[in-house]
Amino acid sequence: MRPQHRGCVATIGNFDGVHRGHQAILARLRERGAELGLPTCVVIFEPQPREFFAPQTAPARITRLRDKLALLAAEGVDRVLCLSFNRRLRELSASQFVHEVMVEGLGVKHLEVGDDFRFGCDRAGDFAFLEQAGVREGFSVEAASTVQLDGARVSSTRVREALAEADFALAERLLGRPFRIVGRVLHGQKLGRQLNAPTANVQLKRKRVPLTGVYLVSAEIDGQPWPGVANIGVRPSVAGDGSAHLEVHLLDFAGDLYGRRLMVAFHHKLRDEQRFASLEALKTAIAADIAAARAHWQGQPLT
Ligand SMILES: Cc1cc2nc3c(=O)[nH]c(=O)nc-3n(C[C@H](O)[C@H](O)[C@H](O)COP(=O)(O)O)c2cc1C
Ligand SMILES: Nc1ncnc2c1ncn2[C@@H]1O[C@H](COP(=O)(O)OP(=O)(O)OP(=O)(O)O)[C@@H](O)[C@H]1O
Repeated sequence: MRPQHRGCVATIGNFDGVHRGHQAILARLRERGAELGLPTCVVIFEPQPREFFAPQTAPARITRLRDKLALLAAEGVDRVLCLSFNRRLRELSASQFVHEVMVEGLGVKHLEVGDDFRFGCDRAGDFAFLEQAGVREGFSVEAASTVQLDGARVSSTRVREALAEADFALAERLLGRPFRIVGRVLHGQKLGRQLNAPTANVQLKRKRVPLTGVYLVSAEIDGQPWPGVANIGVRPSVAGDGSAHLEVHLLDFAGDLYGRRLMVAFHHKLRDEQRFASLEALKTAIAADIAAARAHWQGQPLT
């Protein structure tokens, strides 16, 4: 760590989704930074601790690292320290973590955490622990009060549940913005044309996603939302590598999207992804999806 990087106000966590609870913490952090004349720093982990301990059962990410960094920057975060979560890090005691990373590394002067925040080996670092460590090491600690929605805490887990249930209105209220997936349009297997549904194949850069199925979507084209229908999942009817794909068919769209970054917003679930016995059966199902999308979007201006 360079000397000019020392001295900051900081917070720690996964920040998956950068939801309204996270946004409240980040707002407090900005205020503290302004008061103390110090930059704001968010400490995150890659992989996230649950992905390190249980890669098979850890939940799919709401936001990829790249999107998370962009969302944190938009919340006025000056710096992000992304720590590799590995054996060495997991074996640090809570006191060692505070001393080595937060004090020696970052020169933290103020730490902002959620009131239920715990960290370190065996999750021993709770708020009382942090307060004591702060007195010893010379930084203040504040617990931001819990942000609730409809009587329950806002959390990444709750956002994932809303996405799995295709409750996009709830996901939007928890996130403070519509749920979107952003990615570059890649060349696919070009089967779409045979299926009478040319699709933009949006690069996901991850094996697992927090939702699968066929959805009414819109994609931003030159700043305007364009209605469409999309499949997100492993495409069981088509031979593949088992990783997730997002295939978007925009209604009556004729332009070339290859290489562009597409921002896809999800509105409504039409059905689960299915394994069809033939391409013909898949084609019929996709035609029905497109008809349903047309009926839905007809006369319904997108905002
Ligand atoms: C509206 C829509 C629904 C789809 N539903 C399924 C499905 O239920 N099962 C499946 O295996 N693939 C489904 N697909 C994915 C197609 O298999 C995929 O888009 C097709 O293979 C074209 O891919 P390509 O352009 O990469 O060749 C769907 C695609 C669209 C656009
Ligand atoms: N609703 C909330 N209100 C206030 N603080 C929150 C809220 N949700 C998370 N935080 C705080 O934000 C920081 C980062 O949280 P983190 O992403 O690790 O947890 P989370 O959103 O609760 O996710 P999960 O559902 O996976 O536990 C922590 O300090 C946490 O306490």
